[in-house]
Amino acid sequence: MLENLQKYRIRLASNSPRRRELLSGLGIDYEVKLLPDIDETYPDTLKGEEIPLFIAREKAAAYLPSMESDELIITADTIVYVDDEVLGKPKDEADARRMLHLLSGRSHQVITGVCISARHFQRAFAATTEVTFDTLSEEEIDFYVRTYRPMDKAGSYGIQEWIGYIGVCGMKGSYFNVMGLPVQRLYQELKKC
Ligand SMILES: Cc1cn([C@H]2C[C@H](O)[C@@H](COP(=O)(O)OP(=O)(O)OP(=O)(O)O)O2)c(=O)[nH]c1=O
Repeated sequence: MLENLQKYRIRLASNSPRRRELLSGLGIDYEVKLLPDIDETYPDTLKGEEIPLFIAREKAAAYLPSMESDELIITADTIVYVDDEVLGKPKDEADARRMLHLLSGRSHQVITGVCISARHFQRAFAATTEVTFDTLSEEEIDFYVRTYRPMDKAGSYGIQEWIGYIGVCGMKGSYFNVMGLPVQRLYQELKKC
């Protein structure tokens, strides 16, 4: 555990099992706080990394009023960005298929915004990974959506699932960032707190 963090009780405000797994991998002691339903809409003037940063701050805002002085809260948001279109979680299976067709045979960006909040400071940063998918057949997309039901995943895919194994042919940046938390960068930022 980082010495400078021992004065804080670290909280991960997230309902995502992937984020819990990733933060545990850092070897940091923390407690999970369930996130209330957050309105994930954002001003349409925002672009690229401004979007997940805005939403990660909104997630933190839900906790700020009740935060104790020794608490440090981590919140995050992941989006998939392709051709200036933001792909969040799909509305239904048809939407999931549409997104996967859009991502097939090309590169897109996965951006995670992270917000570290304490009573007297807030640090926010974003990390981007470029992911390239091989061409996905109709049959592969259909099998993945029916079997894995990626309704809780931005862009309708989990790189850690079957589709990541058979479909991802290139990547620039952090793999963990695609899964929902850029842990190496988070570690660096926590050291500065
Ligand atoms: C692109 C991609 C996303 N994801 C997941 C990470 C996030 O959990 C989810 C994006 O949705 P988010 O809204 O970022 O997070 P969440 O609602 O799951 O969790 P929280 O309670 O913290 O708001 O998609 C993967 O697991 N693998 C992937 O390859």
